[in-house]
Amino acid sequence: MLFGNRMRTLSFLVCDACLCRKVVTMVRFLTMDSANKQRYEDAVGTLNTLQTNASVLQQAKKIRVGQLNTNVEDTRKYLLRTGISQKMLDSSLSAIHVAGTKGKGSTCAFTESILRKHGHRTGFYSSPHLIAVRERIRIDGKPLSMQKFTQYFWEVYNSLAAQKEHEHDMPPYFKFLTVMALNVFIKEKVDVAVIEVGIGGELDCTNVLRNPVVVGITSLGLDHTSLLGSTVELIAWQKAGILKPKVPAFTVENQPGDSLNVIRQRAEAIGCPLLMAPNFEEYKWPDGKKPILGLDSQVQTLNASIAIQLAHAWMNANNNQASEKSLTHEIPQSTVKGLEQVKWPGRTQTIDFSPQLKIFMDGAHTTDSIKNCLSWFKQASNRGSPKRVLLFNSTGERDPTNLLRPLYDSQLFSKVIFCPNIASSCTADQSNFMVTAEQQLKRTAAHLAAWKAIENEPKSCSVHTFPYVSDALNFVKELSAVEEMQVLVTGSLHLVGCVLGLLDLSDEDV
Ligand SMILES: Nc1ncnc2c1ncn2[C@@H]1O[C@H](COP(=O)(O)OP(=O)(O)OP(=O)(O)O)[C@@H](O)[C@H]1O
Repeated sequence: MLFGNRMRTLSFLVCDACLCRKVVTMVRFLTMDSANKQRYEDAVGTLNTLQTNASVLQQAKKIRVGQLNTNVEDTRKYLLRTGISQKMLDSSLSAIHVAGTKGKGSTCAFTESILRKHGHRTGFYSSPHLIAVRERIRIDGKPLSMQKFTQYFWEVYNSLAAQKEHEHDMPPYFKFLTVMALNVFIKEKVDVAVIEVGIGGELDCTNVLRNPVVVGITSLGLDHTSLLGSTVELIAWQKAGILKPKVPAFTVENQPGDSLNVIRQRAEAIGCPLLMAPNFEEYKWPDGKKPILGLDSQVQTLNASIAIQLAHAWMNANNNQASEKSLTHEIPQSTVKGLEQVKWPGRTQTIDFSPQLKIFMDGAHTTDSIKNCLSWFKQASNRGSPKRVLLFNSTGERDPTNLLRPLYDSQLFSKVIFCPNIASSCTADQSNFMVTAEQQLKRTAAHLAAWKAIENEPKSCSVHTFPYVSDALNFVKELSAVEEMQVLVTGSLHLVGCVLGLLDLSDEDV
């Protein structure tokens, strides 16, 4: 079945640039020992039976922030059942912990890349994944291999299952993966683990980390408001919950509303030295040559600056040269390489699908990040006058009108496509949804209605809906046979993941 789907996908989406990679991926998949393949699929299938994020969020909403939230204690309890006590975690994992509304993934990716280029063995825990869940746990920048994922999954799962105190005493999806990632990093003896917060900070499972070496708080904004609070100040308070006494923390000056003051006050109360990452223009680069960041778009300079500080603060602490100053001078060449060669797919990523079809992808899903995405797209796609198509979806409680309005106002698109986050093929990795296909299709219809409500007469573009992402891609592929097309995929990282999944990329690309 899986193969049938993969074959179909391949015949749909063959582009010259991807053909070689597809063949390699296919051969790798075909030649994998079938027992191992089955064990990996079983592991992912079993993981998906643990409660998914969506249902956990629903429950958490009912409970309300702060009340009865035992995420951190529960994570500690489950870690202990896998043989890792808090003391062991504190002493054996050298961690960098990062929270924020926007840019925490990118900042972690820059930080990890810099540290790797300096020769350190890195672990990196992030969420969500785009194609395969193993992307969430990386060693030396690469997703855990299927074989290692399977091995660690069953080790952790079996110890937890053996020590259950009642029928439902298993961690839900994100908590399980956090426990597993910490196991992997300790057992793989990484020098440094870069850990991205899931949601918020104070009450996030990753806040089981009690003595990270350094902490980062990236750009703040409104997201997950029903969990974290309806103002940026309330959200800032939650994010600042990862600050620790005497552990230096970095953030950026330019934060919305009074949120920076909230972080400052919390840092003072906790006893955490809070430092500002310098403006990107202030750095002294080797030979005066400013790096071309591996992640395109102006906002990435904010993330890159926090990352430089985090990575260097970690390296200084590692050399017993802790400094409570932010660094701007003499940026080493390895740091530049880390910034330039970073890979963080699905964020301001472009793929030349064919000479006539270029795909631009950015998983922006807040109004601010949609605006950033648009300015990146305008700049990156500014070549000739090809037709521009928008492929959009959004999920969760986000108001589609707020996300669609800047896209409409840009007047860039001659066609708009709405489509649920359902590729046509489905592997175990991609079936972790609490939302049914029917609910997703309703959401697609709501996007169509929201767009029509925004649209002024006369209609400036044609609007289409498709049930599957593969149908949407085939539609643009056919259009590109006639004229040059540029497609912007945005609104949801999961939608971007579906597109990337259909392109069948290798581990080097995700
Ligand atoms: N500092 C920033 N300000 C605004 N938007 C940003 C910033 N950094 C990244 N983005 C945009 O936000 C989206 C998600 O990026 P990234 O994965 O780095 O953030 P994140 O905080 O991990 O997001 P999430 O957890 O919501 O998926 C992308 O569209 C990216 O281009």
